[in-house]
Amino acid sequence: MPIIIDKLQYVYSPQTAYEKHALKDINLVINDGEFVGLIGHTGSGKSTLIQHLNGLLRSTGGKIYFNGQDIYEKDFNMKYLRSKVGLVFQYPEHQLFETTVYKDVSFGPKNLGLDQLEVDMRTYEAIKMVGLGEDMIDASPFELSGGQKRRVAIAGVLAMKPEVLILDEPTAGLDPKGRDEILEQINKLHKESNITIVLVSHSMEDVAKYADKLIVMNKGSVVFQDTPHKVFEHYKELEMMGLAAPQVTYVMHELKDRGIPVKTDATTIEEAREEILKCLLR
Ligand SMILES: Nc1ncnc2c1ncn2[C@@H]1O[C@H](COP(=O)(O)OP(=O)(O)OP(=O)(O)O)[C@@H](O)[C@H]1O
Repeated sequence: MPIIIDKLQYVYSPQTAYEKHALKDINLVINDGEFVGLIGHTGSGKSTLIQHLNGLLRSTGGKIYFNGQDIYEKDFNMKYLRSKVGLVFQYPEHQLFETTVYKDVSFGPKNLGLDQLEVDMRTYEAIKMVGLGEDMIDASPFELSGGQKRRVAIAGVLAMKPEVLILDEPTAGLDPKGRDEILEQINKLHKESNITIVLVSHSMEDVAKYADKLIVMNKGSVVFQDTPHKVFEHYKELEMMGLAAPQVTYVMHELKDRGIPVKTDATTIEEAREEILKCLLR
């Protein structure tokens, strides 16, 4: 069942001198199994929005439906929501605190009160899902590289068996190799388990490569909600919001402006190469 967001609003410090309307009438649908990219300039409301999806923040207006249920109804089980919608914060490795990878990843399932066998199964499975070797299970998380630590943190959320995994800038601060590895792993996870992914990112290249749908936020509102191809057609409006389309969008438009009859909707280098070759061979 999709997550439906209906006229969601959120105001920080209402009726004070610091009042801030961070979310303004957000309407969104996130479908099962979708890979959604959430982009927007700094301060546009991305983190505020995702914290509503697992109930960490409570809206000051509007509704959210999860599996058909209004999450703000009195008898709605927020604990259930938090177990189904996993949220990986920015720099999640800062929240690792146990002495071994096993203990960190198993912390959540243990807290659910599951029996030891189930805790073990979930822990090993999650560690495998993020591409860490079983030999790391007894390592201290603090001996690992930045990218590996981040995988441990993601595994901790996956061990809760969420239906939706939200990642806030999972590549922040990693080198290019670490970045690509994490994104490839998230993509693999999405393909193999069909989990819904919401990836918050500043990189148009990254979201263009992996996302089925892009949500673009600006000043607390959703301005676009469409496929990457369709969204990047608005590259001039994106620029006005301080965002840029992927480099290839500009290249394809420039070729077209110079009279070369290419289609301009390529969003990745691979698609652009194919379109240019097609055009040359015509
Ligand atoms: N705790 C808070 N108290 C008051 N205002 C806040 C608070 N947290 C965020 N804001 C404000 O709400 C707006 C949205 O912030 P938010 O963190 O959701 O943006 P963001 O798109 O996630 O930014 P970034 O890309 O920098 O993480 C910003 O103007 C921000 O200053």
